[in-house]
Amino acid sequence: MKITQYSLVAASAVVVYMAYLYSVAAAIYAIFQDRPRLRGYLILTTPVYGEYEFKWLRKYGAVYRVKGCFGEDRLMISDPAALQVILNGRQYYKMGPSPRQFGALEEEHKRLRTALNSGFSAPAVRTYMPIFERVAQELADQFDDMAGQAPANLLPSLGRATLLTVAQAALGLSLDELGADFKSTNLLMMNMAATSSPTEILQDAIMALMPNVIRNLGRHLPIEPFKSLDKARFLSDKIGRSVIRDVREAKSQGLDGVGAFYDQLGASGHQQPDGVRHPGADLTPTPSRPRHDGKHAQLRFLELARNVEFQNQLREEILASLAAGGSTAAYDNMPLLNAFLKETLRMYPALSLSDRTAVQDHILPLSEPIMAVNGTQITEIPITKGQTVYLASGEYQRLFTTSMGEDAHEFKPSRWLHDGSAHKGDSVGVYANLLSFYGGPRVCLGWRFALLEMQVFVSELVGKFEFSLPADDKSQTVCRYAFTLQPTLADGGKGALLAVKRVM
Ligand code: HEM
Repeated sequence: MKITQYSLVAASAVVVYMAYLYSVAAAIYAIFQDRPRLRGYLILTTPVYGEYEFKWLRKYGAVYRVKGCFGEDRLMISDPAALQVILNGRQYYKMGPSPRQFGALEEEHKRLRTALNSGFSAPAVRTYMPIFERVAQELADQFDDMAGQAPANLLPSLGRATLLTVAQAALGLSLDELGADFKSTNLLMMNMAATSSPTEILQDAIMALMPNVIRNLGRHLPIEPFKSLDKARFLSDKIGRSVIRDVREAKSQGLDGVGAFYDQLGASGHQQPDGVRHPGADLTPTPSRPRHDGKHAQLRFLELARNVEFQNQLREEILASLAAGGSTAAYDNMPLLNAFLKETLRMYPALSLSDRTAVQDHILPLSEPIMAVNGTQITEIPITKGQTVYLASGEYQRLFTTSMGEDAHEFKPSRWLHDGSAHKGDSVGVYANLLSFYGGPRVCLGWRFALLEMQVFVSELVGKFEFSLPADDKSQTVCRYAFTLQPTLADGGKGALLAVKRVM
């Protein structure tokens, strides 16, 4: 080939590529032209969860564009078919860029999951039942002290109980054994994950723009939140390693003094080669999993207090079932209990918004066409490498066009009695096709653990206590997004005040 022919081929390639870029831009423009600039930060800073995004969902459909920091465009995606690709397509998406997405790095993720899966299988989780029951009993003792008193914030007790179950099941440790330093860092991280100020949003956005090497260095900077995150990682690593040392020692002496979780890993024949990072380090209950910190649990009791009739029906079911001898099977066969858990997970997914970055150009399919302003129907969306999209799981769970129906914003457990799964057709989430635990290769590892724990805690507490709203104005508790969803009092305070009365 002569030089002129090379030039012609190169010029044609450039023209084809430019045409492709133009078609992508035109397709996106066709969807969004004339639409107002929706300011994404409003979703994160509003005191009332869903105030903006549920309105935009209804107006613009399951895919729409919001403006991020520094003028960046981001798609908010709640369409089930598109979410399925985002969650399952490791080849298309990576985590982040939000630095607060404290997941394991992609490269070590597969190895860790394989190592830990056996400890969270259905049979393994059933063996933790005595731990859940013991902690639920302790929680009931604490509620006994609150019963008949002025309305109280349940958050501290619930937060402690959720941390305790993970510590005991995974590590065989009490909270005291975790150490004061660990507990205070845990509290700090919980609070950090519970705020979402404009400064923090800007800080996250700046970090997200940095190349990986700078971001990784940044994590060691002596400023919050990186300082606490680093300390929490160090402490969890230290505790994880010391537990593994104890396990090995106990096993070598033929003793059985270790956590149920490690027994499960041992039972599956899993061995860690020396010198490799141990699973205990990643599983130690640091708030790097801030979705499981009690705030979410508190929202469940708040809904019960708001729906007294349902609460009474649920109590009847619990008492009848437990009288017949409670077991995992019995919990699974309690229709009202499970409908209640699904409905609260649907309305208040602990992580209602997350982000992912495309690692290659691809086309996102849609379950339902969206209408462009120019009248054309769009059934797929081109995504380019490096583009960040929002995984709008909270909106997915309030879609009107599916089995959820027009009453998607109402707390209505009865919807699950006729239909056990959200969004027929596109299989997205692991539990009831909800996205509360997400789906795909990064699905919540502890979802069965969390579910059984919720079944046991709710049965124990609703069986014994009645929860009601206080008579004064403070009962105007709202749910707020601040990395996780949490109840917030009308005066801005965290938590929900509930009156507790012993009934059994
Ligand atoms: C109601 C309680 C819980 C909820 C709603 C929840 C939710 C979630 C969600 C949404 C994710 C995915 C985050 C993402 O991909 O951005 C996740 C990941 C994870 N969760 Fe949970 N979780 C809960 C309880 C637990 C418990 C009790 C454990 C362990 C004892 C746990 C362990 C994990 C782990 C290890 C991951 C990371 C999985 C991975 O990256 O492969 N979770 N959780």
